[in-house]
Amino acid sequence: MTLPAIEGRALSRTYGGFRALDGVDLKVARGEVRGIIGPNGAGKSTLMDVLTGRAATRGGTVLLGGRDISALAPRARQRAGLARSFQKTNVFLDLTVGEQIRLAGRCATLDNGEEVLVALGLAEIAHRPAADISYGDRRRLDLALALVGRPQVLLLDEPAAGLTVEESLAMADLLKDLARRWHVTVLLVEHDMEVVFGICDRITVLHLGRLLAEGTPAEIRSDPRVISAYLGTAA
Ligand SMILES: Nc1ncnc2c1ncn2[C@@H]1O[C@H](COP(=O)(O)OP(=O)(O)OP(=O)(O)O)[C@@H](O)[C@H]1O
Repeated sequence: MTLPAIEGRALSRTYGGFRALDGVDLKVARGEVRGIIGPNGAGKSTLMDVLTGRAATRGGTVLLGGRDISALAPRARQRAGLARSFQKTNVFLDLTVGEQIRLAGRCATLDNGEEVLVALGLAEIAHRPAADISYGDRRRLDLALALVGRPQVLLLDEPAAGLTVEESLAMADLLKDLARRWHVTVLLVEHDMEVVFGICDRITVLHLGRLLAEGTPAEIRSDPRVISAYLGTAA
């Protein structure tokens, strides 16, 4: 592998005496869509928190494009090219779709707001206040806001949560297409296995804070450890 877009080495996090993340290694190639899956409490959100700096790692290292960013605060990691979108939407309901994108563009190092509006199919509703658009469009706006500035690496927390099956699949296709076109590396925490197996190049499986398996969707789907720990019950 050439230099990974993002790499975690021996990432660990404890809460009190409890090990939420225990020595996890991760290497994600540039432009890859990586799924992060595992049962509830496996450590998926903690891994995202440690990568973005929201939670400190204990002894581990985070590298972005080969640069050690472990000592940087979340804002500085964001400026370095690491974006994150949360399950809860970050949208301001009083502003129009266009105003929010333009505002985000002004704050970003690269103002690609207009390009993002068009690419995410939001140009036609740019004049509407976010309070008046559908939940599905709001989720797309969330994704759009995370893509303003064209981050190197985008961490997404359940982008398909609350969407209908059709909306989830459309969101997944859009994400895959944008990752390819803009060479954005995506780490996706998602419980919708159709989305994960449909668009991820590789999948990391966490269980009890540890790395249980990593591989292509076909390898993960047939891994007996993954079936026993997660897929057998999740499917
Ligand atoms: N701030 C915190 N304080 C105490 N314990 C925490 C905290 N954050 C997470 N944990 C614990 O760490 C473990 C891993 O949690 P985490 O949220 O990372 O799991 P997850 O895989 O994202 O789960 P889910 O799929 O339910 O979102 C859980 O047992 C959780 O209770």
